[in-house]
Amino acid sequence: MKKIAIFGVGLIGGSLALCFKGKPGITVVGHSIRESSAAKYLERGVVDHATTSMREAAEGADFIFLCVPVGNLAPYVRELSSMNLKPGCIVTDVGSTKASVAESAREVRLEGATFIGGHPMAGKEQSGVEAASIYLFENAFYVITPDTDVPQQEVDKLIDLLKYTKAHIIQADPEKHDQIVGAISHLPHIIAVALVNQIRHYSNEDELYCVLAAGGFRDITRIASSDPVVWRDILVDNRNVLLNLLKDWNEGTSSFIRMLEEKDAEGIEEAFKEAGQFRNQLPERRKGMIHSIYECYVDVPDHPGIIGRVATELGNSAINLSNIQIIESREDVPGVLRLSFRTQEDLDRAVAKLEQIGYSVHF
Ligand SMILES: NC(=O)C1=CN([C@@H]2O[C@H](COP(=O)(O)OP(=O)(O)OC[C@H]3O[C@@H](n4cnc5c(N)ncnc54)[C@H](O)[C@@H]3O)[C@@H](O)[C@H]2O)C=CC1
Ligand SMILES: O=C(O)C(=O)Cc1ccc(O)cc1
Repeated sequence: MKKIAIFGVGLIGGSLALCFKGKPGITVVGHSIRESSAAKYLERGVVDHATTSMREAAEGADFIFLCVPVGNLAPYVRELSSMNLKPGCIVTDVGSTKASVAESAREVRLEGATFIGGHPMAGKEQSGVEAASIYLFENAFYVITPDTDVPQQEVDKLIDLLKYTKAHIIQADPEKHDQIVGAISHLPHIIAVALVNQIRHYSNEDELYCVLAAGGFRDITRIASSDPVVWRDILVDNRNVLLNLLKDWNEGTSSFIRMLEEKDAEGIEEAFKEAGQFRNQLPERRKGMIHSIYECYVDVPDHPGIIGRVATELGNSAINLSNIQIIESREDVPGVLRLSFRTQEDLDRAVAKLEQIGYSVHF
């Protein structure tokens, strides 16, 4: 049996546990600092065993996944370095930043074990084991950041296990990871929170702000509801990268201030054109960092009224669509519709219904 120990069975740790549990020759042990949480992991059937003893979880493990907030990673790595880990054990983490944890692992020596940083680049604004899902990583990117001196055979062991997540594994340098992920994930979270708080202040004066903010505003600020502790740690850890990104952001907003002051209509139009062109050529089908989680793609014949027909079929089965969009529609090829839902249950029911009536559905 291969033993996989997961420290912190929350959204990400719990989703990994679900991907591994029940697979041939694998046993999953969950660790929590709280007795009540360990009991909950077992109750929910997310792990095979649960313990509050770090030693019991770590010893004899073939793989150790650290799935706690970024600020706890260094103390955990240090603690592991004082234990007798199984020779050949792979220690990895799932933190949203990669440089500092790599540095902590270099500073201590994990006797006989190998540290390989990791970051499954999928998630959601909910947290805790209650939000875990076996589908979370499917078709998402999973970045691993091995140091250059890590033997390929150790990297391959981790990649081989991660196949159960159905994610696309890519390798990157930790600093480069933090720079890019800072720009495409951490900065947008800051902007979402600042924007929501700006409107929150206005809404103290007039409740109409909240009434009217119920639509598109809610969608684009979804990530402002992310876990405060998890995000506190991410931003503090990646602060140098973020300070530079925010300087660039300030330049972008200053440019809008200038265009508005000067009534530069052409400049504004140009900014929208350039942004639209860049955004429209981003990859469509891969799960990104910030995405609508419950989505599927349906191949449809290029007939007028097809959107209405699909929406009606789902409506007749009382399945709530949150969005429907044509991705491709050309005369010579079938079109593709992207359907978004608010819950996994709605998505599952929609897929079953659409397949039952003959549509081809993919993710
Ligand atoms: N939320 C997301 O969408 C994503 C998060 N990550 C990373 O995954 C890690 C875990 O995040 P989530 O699963 O979202 O959070 P979560 O809050 O759902 O789970 C965190 C887990 O760590 C435990 N924990 C919290 N504070 C602790 C402490 N002081 N000592 C020991 N255990 C503690 C909690 O009990 C829980 O089991 C973080 O490092 C985060 O940066 C990576 C990808 C996506
Ligand atoms: O909710 C979303 O769309 C996210 O952006 C989730 C997320 C949060 C943290 C990560 O390190 C990776 C992905």
